[in-house]
Amino acid sequence: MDSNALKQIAAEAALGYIKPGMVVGVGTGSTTNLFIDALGKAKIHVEGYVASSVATETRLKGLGLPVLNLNDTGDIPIYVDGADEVDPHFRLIKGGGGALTREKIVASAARLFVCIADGSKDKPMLGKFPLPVEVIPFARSFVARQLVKLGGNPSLRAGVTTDNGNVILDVTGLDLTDPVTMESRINLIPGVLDNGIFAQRRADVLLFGTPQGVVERRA
Ligand SMILES: O=C[C@H](O)[C@H](O)[C@H](O)COP(=O)(O)O
Repeated sequence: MDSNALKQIAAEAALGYIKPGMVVGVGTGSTTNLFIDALGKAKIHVEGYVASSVATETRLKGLGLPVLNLNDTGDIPIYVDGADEVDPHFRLIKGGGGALTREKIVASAARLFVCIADGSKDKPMLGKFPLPVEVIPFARSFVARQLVKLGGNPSLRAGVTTDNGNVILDVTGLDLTDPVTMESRINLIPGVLDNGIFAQRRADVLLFGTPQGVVERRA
C-alpha cells in the first residue's frame, strides 16, 4: 500500500466518530482532505463543520457541506486532523501545511481530538520534522535570533503567507525531549503567534493507517 492508501484508510476510520447532529472541527492537509471527501460521500447529517483553514473551508463548501464560524459555536465535540509527527504520548508536530495556529485553536475548543495519519508519522519522539513557527512578519528577524538562542536553526518558508497574514519559520535542531516546555518557551517570544508543537493540547485518539489495517490508540 502506498502512503496515500494508508492515509485513506485512516481518514475513513475517523468517520466512525462522526454522529448526526454534531459540530465537527476539521483540520488541514492531504490526510484531512481525504477525510473531507469521505464526509462528502457519507452524508452524515451533522450540524456543521468548523474549518481550520481557508483551504479546508473551500473544500468543505465545494462538496456542499455546511461550514460554521467558530465564534458562533460553543466548545465542539470532536476535531479530526492529520499530523507531521506523533510520539507515544499522543503529542504532535503539526503545521507542515502552515495551518497550525487555527488548527490548535479548533483542537483546543474540541472535547475529543482524533488524529489521522499514515503509520510513517508514528515516531519514538518528536523532533526530526522541522518545527513550524508562525511569526508576525514585522518580528521575523528578531524571532529567528531568539530561536537560535533556544538551540534551533530557523529558515523562512519561502513564498508562504498564512491565512492570518503571517510567515512561517521552519526550525530544525531544537531539543524536544520536553515538548510541553518548548511549546511554551517558543510562544513566549514576542512576535510568535503559535508553534506546531501540540503537547499541551495532545491528540486523544490516534488512527494510523498501516499495511495491516488501521491501528487505533486511545490516550
Ligand atoms: O498545517 C498542516 C497540518 O498541520 C497538517 O495536518 C499536517 O501538516 C499533516 O499533513 P498531511 O496530512 O498532508 O501529512
